[in-house]
Amino acid sequence: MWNVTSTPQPDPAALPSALDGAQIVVGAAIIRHGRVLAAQRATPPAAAGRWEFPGGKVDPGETETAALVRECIEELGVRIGVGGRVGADVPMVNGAVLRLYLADLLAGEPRALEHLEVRWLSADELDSVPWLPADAPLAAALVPHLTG
Ligand SMILES: Nc1nc2c([nH]c(=O)n2[C@H]2C[C@H](O)[C@@H](COP(=O)(O)OP(=O)(O)OP(=O)(O)O)O2)c(=O)[nH]1
Repeated sequence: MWNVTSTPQPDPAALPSALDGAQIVVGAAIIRHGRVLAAQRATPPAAAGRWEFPGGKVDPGETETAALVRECIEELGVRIGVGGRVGADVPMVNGAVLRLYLADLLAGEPRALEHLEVRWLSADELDSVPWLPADAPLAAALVPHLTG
């Protein structure tokens, strides 16, 4: 008998992104000792000073995982391991979609190479920074992951 549960399923994070042509922006929720790493944007002027998750646009033909790994090297100087999704896709005003993944720090200590500052936030501290609008619901979705 055909067993559908044995059919190999593609890992969405390992496939190139093409969500009806929408630009996918991936963010990494890097968690260590019950705190998540937040980063304060330096540019553009309208977003400068607001906080976000390290990450960026997925390049054409690039997997979301590869984009996250690349961006965290560029922005923080660290290597990460990418885990599962957190929260739902968040549509942004420019037609792009923000998608958050859990991540572990594999090597290096995060430095603000492109941001104004980086900061480890506990669940109680998530509201202490002004997030970019799209990030606020994702920060809230992280609370169950910030224990310890
Ligand atoms: N990286 C990141 N971008 C976010 C978040 N929330 C949010 O609204 N954005 C917006 C800001 C930017 O308009 C866009 C991502 O642009 P980006 O400048 O970080 O990406 P990038 O490095 O690939 O961009 P580029 O300089 O190559 O154009 O998404 C977030 O949590 N992380």
